[in-house]
Amino acid sequence: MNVKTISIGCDHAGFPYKDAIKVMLTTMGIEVKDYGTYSLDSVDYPDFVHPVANDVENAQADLGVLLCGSGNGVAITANKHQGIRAALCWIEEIAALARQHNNANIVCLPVRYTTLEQAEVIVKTFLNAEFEGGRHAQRVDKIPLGC
Ligand SMILES: O=C(CO)[C@H](O)[C@H](O)[C@H](O)COP(=O)(O)O
Repeated sequence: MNVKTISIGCDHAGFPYKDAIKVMLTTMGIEVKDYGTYSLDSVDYPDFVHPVANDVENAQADLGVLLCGSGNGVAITANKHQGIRAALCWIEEIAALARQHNNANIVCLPVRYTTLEQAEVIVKTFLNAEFEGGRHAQRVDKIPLGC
């Protein structure tokens, strides 16, 4: 694992797990850039997704972690960014494949449908998996519009 910096963001539904994920990442020696939200007060997830996606897209972070209720809102928003491959991950096998086959650079967690323990395993698995390249690189290269 060669991840030095991770940007993280969530809405109110994702907030309950954000601090624990941050602590886990910090304990692993990773610098965490936290773009909020910082409470259970209802917010709009795009406001917290775009800063994370911008960081990853512009190499200001190696990877991103996004959390919302279902994981879909943050994934849909992040994937509007040309350089982002955000993957909704609800079990560790999907998290590993997201890196190995899709070279995903943001993991999206459905906080209302996973336990914190599952979410932590998913994030660790995502960080430790590596892109396999080869036939997968050929496919990932065809993702951007206009190819
Ligand atoms: O955008 C979402 C659904 O794809 C997220 O899960 C949000 O967290 C969810 O919609 C928030 O719902 P709430 O009723 O406003 O708490």
